[in-house]
Amino acid sequence: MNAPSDKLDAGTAVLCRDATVTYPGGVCALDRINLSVRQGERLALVGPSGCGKTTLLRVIAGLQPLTGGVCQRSGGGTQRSGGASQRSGVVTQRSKVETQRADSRAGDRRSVATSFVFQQPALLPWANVLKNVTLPLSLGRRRDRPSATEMREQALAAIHEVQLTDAAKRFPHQLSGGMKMRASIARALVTRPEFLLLDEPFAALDDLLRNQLGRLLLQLWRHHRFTSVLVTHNIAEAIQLSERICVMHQGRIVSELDNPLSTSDPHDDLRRTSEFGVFFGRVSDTLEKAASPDMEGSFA
Ligand SMILES: Nc1ncnc2c1ncn2[C@@H]1O[C@H](COP(=O)(O)OP(=O)(O)OP(=O)(O)O)[C@@H](O)[C@H]1O
Repeated sequence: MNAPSDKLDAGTAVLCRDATVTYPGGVCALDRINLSVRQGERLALVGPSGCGKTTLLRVIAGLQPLTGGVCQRSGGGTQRSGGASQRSGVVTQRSKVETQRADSRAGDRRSVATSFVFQQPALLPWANVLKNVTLPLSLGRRRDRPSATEMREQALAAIHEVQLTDAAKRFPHQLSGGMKMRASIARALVTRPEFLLLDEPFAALDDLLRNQLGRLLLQLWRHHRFTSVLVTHNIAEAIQLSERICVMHQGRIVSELDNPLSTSDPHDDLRRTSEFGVFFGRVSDTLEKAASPDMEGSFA
């Protein structure tokens, strides 16, 4: 069989075909995943603990080697099981924090136009907000780096976008949980990534903050139109932030639901509408069905 072309269709950001990950030790975390993500789409992955959400996010980022199938990313190359990653497209800087989190075995497979936001903001404690946000800009090859003045301007602009200007000189221990998360988002977006990958970013925050930061993310998406993939256990958050929700179970995508309430307007208060309750129920039923032992195999 001929190898599939490395060129993605215009408008496609990610294409996984039969993407499979079996970890050493034999756990099959992803079982022949087929997934296409449009450029600029906001996708959410939901599913019970251990169903493979984070592994799929890492595959999309190019951090996780496949043991079967293919995953292609626009501007980020192609990953095939057992084969070297091939990269094409624009190279930009990446955050050292992301780098520290990367699986070193997969180090050369990651897309540098990808940023992560994790539950733990992971700010450098000895650097103030401005320095933390500047860091990703200073990590690229010297010839690709902006000047010090440009870096500072770009970092200040990113800090302004997350409404942290007044706290730019503060150190992480002087910030609230919500402020740390804002700084983490600014650091993720300062390089203007093509992909923003979010792994349960607001799980440690209360509902009010979660809602506020969700609105902020929508605002930033409206402005920058990055492709985003959000892993969350929170159905309301998935509905607030995504256009499509993929429900996962035991390493497979068992259902894809287009979000009829999808909005990019941060002012829309979806949770107050009756449609929200109806769609919430639909996602929740799908999740319950996936997790029910009686339904094992019924999605296959
Ligand atoms: N490095 C690893 N080595 C071996 N097994 C792993 C590794 N990472 C994850 N797994 C296993 O792979 C499966 C999928 O894990 P993954 O973290 O992708 O699930 P998840 O849906 O993100 O879970 P959660 O919602 O609890 O974060 C789990 O059974 C997990 O124990």
